[in-house]
Amino acid sequence: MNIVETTLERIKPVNAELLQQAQAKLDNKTKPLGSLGRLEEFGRRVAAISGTMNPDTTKKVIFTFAGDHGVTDEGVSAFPKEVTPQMAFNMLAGGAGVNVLARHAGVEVRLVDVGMDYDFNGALGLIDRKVARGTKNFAKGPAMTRDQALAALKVGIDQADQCKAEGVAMAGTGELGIGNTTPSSAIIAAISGMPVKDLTHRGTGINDAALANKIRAIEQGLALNRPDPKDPLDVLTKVGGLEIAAIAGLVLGCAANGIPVVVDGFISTAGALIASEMHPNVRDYIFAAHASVEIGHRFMLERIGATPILDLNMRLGEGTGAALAMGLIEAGVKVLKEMATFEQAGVAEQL
Ligand SMILES: O=C(O)c1ccc[n+]([C@@H]2O[C@H](COP(=O)([O-])O)[C@@H](O)[C@H]2O)c1
Ligand SMILES: Cc1cc2nc[nH]c2cc1C
Repeated sequence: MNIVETTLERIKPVNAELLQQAQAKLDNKTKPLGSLGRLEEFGRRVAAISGTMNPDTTKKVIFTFAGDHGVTDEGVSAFPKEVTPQMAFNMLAGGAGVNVLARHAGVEVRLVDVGMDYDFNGALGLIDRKVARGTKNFAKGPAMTRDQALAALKVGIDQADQCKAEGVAMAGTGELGIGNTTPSSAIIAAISGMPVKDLTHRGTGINDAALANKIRAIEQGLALNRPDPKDPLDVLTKVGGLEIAAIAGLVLGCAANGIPVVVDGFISTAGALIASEMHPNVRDYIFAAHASVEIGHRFMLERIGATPILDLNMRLGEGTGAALAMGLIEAGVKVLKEMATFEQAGVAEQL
């Protein structure tokens, strides 16, 4: 059995009894029933996922997985592929959007090189787990080999196992990779069977002509590679990305270890979709951070069965939405842990 199979075997449904206990505890707090809305869901679910009524939310980590994409040869992005390593250096220096928002939310960012087409020579702070120097152009053939996809999934699983060992309370996904909205659209198109044009958008900001070409490249790649919609690993291998595979691995690993996982935008959700197609119970562990501007995002979320927490017109990626959502999820946990009950506060209950 490979590590993906052993991880899938470890995934169990969340503890339904704890879910109920946590809701009962919330119902005794000094507030009309249900009046803290989704914050109550966050508190209840984090308790059940982590197996305790008193989750310690101190340690929160966002994993930004970075990779390059051969499909950029088709002219699918508004930026050159060199921006991926350039932005990686910016992130290591603490100057990227995710660094700012993670600092704001009290979250650590870890940048993981799963497949950038650049030699970093042991750059300080970068976690080097490079599987390949980018994927191949999926408009011309498969993006990866099955072994590469498995190796990249393992990168994410290893980070989740490490979180368990370190006592990380909540993990977040993020990514960096010029061209990666193209494989993300291809993944939801392959799995849903919906028309590519209804799932493909402007990524970093392409114009109408480039968007038409991006749709053409994805349609060509799907027709050529014929990914099997019933085999998520096949979809990942043929039209996916190395960082998307690592995100899928992180989500699987978090589910296996009982760690809530906060999924960022469009590309992260493509990874989470692969994971949830691999095992139905994975969705119990997922929090969808926000609704991305990318038009295909809501179809991924619908398929996973997740409702986004925020809707801020964001489309940066990196884990920026995850950082913001983590603060709200933590707020829900604090309500569960810290709010006084009617009895403690001497407040009269409903007539
Ligand atoms: O997270 C999102 O929803 C999102 C939407 C559009 C673009 N991005 C980011 O922009 C890059 C991909 O855009 P593109 O146009 O190069 O495919 C990649 O580095 C992502 O982090 C991210
Ligand atoms: C500048 C820039 C920053 C990014 N962060 C994630 N994707 C990105 C793409 C670009 C182009």
